[in-house]
Amino acid sequence: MSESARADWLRRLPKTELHLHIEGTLEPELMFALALRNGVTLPYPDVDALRAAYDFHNLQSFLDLYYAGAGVLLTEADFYDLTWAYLERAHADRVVHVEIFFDPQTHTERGVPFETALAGIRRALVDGEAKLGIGFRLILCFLRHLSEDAGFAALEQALPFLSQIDGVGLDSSEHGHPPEKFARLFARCKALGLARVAHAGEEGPADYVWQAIRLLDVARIDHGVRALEDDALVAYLAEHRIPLTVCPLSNIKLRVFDTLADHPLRTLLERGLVATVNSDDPAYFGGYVGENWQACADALDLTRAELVQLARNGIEASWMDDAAKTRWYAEIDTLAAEPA
Ligand SMILES: Nc1ncnc2[nH]cnc12
Ligand SMILES: [Zn+2]
Repeated sequence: MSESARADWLRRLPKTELHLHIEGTLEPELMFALALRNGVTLPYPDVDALRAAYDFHNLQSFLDLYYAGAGVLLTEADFYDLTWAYLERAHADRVVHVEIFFDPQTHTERGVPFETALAGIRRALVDGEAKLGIGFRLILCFLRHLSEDAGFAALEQALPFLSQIDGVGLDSSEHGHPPEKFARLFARCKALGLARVAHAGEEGPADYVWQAIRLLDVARIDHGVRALEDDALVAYLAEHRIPLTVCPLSNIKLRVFDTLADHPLRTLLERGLVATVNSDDPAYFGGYVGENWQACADALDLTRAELVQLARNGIEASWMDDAAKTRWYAEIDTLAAEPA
C-alpha cells in the first residue's frame, strides 16, 4: 500500500477525541482576533511572535501561557467561536465523537460568569452534532493547583446546570497536587451522579494513578503513561479495562518523552491496556487528532491491526450509548477489511 493510500485510509478511520481542553484549541490567529474584538492587549506583537513562544520545557511552562491566552475569552460568542473552530477541524480528521474538557475556574476567576462559558461551548457542541454529525459529552475540569474549597465553589456554580454536564475531571499542575487533595470533592460529584476522570501519571508518579482510581473512582485516566513504571498498576488497568487517554504530541512538546519514536503507545497496547489517541491542547502542541494519529503511525510504524485496535479502544472508552458504539465498531471493522 502506498504512503498516500495509507494516509487516506487513516483519515477515513472513525475517531474519537476523549482528551481535549477546549481552551487548548485557541489558535494564535483567533487569540489575536478575539483580543481585538474585546479590547484586550496581548504581550506579543503578532501571531508569529506568539507561536515562537511555544517552546515548552515542562507542563508548567505550557500552563503559564495557556492560562494567559485564555484571557481573551470573555463573551458567549467567544466560547462559541472557539468551540466551533475546533469542531470543524475535528470533522476534517473524521472525529465522530468528542468528550471535551473546559476549565470554568480559569474564566470565573477573571469575572466571566460560569454560564457564559458553558452556554457558548454547549451551543457549538449542539450545532456540531446537528450540522457535522459529531456526538459529544462535556466534562468540567477542576484546577488542581487551586484549593479544595475553590473546587467546591466551582461545583456550587455548576449545580443549576448539571443536566448539561456529563462528568468532571482534574487538570493543571500535577506535581504537588495529588488526587487525594480532591477525594471529598469527587465523592460529592459521584453522589451527584457525575462520571469522573482525572489527569494522572503525565508528569506525576504511578502512585497518582492509583490514587485517582482508589480515591476518585475514575472511569478513565487522562495521560497515565507513567503507569508503565508499576507492573501491578498495569495489570489492574488491563484487568478492569480502565482506559488511558494518551496524547502523543503533547507528551513530546512537554518533554515527557524525547521523540515520538520513544513514545510507549505500542507498549501500552501490547500490555493489553485500553489506550486511546488524543490531542490535549492542539493549538499549542502542533497537531490536532489526525496529526497525532499520522505522526504515531509514521514514527512507530504502527500496523493496521494496531491502528484498528486504537480506534476500537476510543469507542470502548467513550461514554456514547451502546447503539452508537455498535454502529462505529461495524464501520471500523469495514475499514479493517479493506484490502491493504
Ligand atoms: N496536558 C495537561 N495537563 C494538565 N493540565 C492541563 N490543562 C491543559 N492541558 C493540560
Ligand atoms: Zn490534558
